[in-house]
Amino acid sequence: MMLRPLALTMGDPAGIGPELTVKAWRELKDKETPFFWIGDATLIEKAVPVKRISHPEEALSCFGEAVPVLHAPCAVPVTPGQPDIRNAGATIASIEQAVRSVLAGYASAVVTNPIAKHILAKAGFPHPGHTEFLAALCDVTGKEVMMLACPQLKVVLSSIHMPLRRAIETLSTDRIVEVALLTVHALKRDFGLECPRLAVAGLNPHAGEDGMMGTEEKTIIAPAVEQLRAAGVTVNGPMPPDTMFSAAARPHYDAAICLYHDQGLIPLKTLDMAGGVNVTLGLPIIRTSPDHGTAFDIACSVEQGHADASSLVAALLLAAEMAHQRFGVKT
Ligand SMILES: NC(=O)C1=CN([C@@H]2O[C@H](COP(=O)(O)OP(=O)(O)OC[C@H]3O[C@@H](n4cnc5c(N)ncnc54)[C@H](O)[C@@H]3O)[C@@H](O)[C@H]2O)C=CC1
Ligand SMILES: NCC(=O)COP(=O)(O)O
Repeated sequence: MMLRPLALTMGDPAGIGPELTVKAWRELKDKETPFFWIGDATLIEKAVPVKRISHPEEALSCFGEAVPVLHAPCAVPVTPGQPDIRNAGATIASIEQAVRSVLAGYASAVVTNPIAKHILAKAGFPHPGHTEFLAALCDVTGKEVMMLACPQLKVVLSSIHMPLRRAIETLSTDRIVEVALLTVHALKRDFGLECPRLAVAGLNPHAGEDGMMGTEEKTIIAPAVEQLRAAGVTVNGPMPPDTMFSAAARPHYDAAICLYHDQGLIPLKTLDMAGGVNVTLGLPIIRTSPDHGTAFDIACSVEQGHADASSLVAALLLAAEMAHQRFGVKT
């Protein structure tokens, strides 16, 4: 298998994505994690050497000297911190191009810079986020699962971008089992764990307190845990959600299956917002991203910005490591 670069998307051009890209390149340019950026070269070329390329393969030879860019121009000038729906087309096209590059075998993984979901929605984009869009581009809609990972914790969500009320209404034994089995598969294939251990969260206070404070643990979650055990999975649950993320509890499992978005993301981002990485499971391709958003409140010119690029760097390194695990080569 040939060495292949990572495909990094532009994200919302008015967010911190351009600044993070420059900082990530500076940090990684002397390491074996080449990437190319699919974005508007004019946003970064005053701050950093840029090599406009016409094919991903060109990224490998120039990455040490310049940011390789597949130039994808914005429709209107970009003002940092002020997103403009007229640039939504360029943001979306960048994601599509990244997926095409990986599916065609020219890049090893997609790494995305943050998008603003409400801005894309106003421009008519029908997907709630990258995760669902990537599943549609890969023709696996409904199979997508969100994992967030940092060195101390991995959380995997049984529902993603939906109102909390709907996440609870649609909770099912089948979905928990499906997400847990996918997690076991990913932990073995892409994270190198031989025998992954899972913890399934409860939904209610004290995991229902034997039915006193809610019945979903007995009717939905415990049956899922039983099915998983019958399938040979090492799993505990339903675990009381308020204690399962403690320092004492975390060493007993490799991933926590969480039942709604914030149940997993609050502990993870509280533990390590700078080092957290968002990973999409259930796709035929590898995709990671920083765990944070567009940070419009601090976005400014690439030269003057003070955004922390640690999460993007962690996302690039994790994508490279996952590709190494899956394909046996460094990116
Ligand atoms: N993967 C993605 O594309 C994601 C996109 N978003 C989008 O981002 C937009 C803004 O969301 P928010 O809830 O405000 O979250 P956010 O993560 O953009 O910002 C929350 C706070 O953290 C700060 N922050 C975030 N990243 C930072 C960094 N790298 N360095 C320094 N400070 C940083 C921001 O300045 C802000 O004060 C939303 O439209 C949301 O949809 C949010 C999460 C992930
Ligand atoms: N909170 C995580 C998040 O919103 C990331 O969404 P996506 O754009 O990666 O689907």
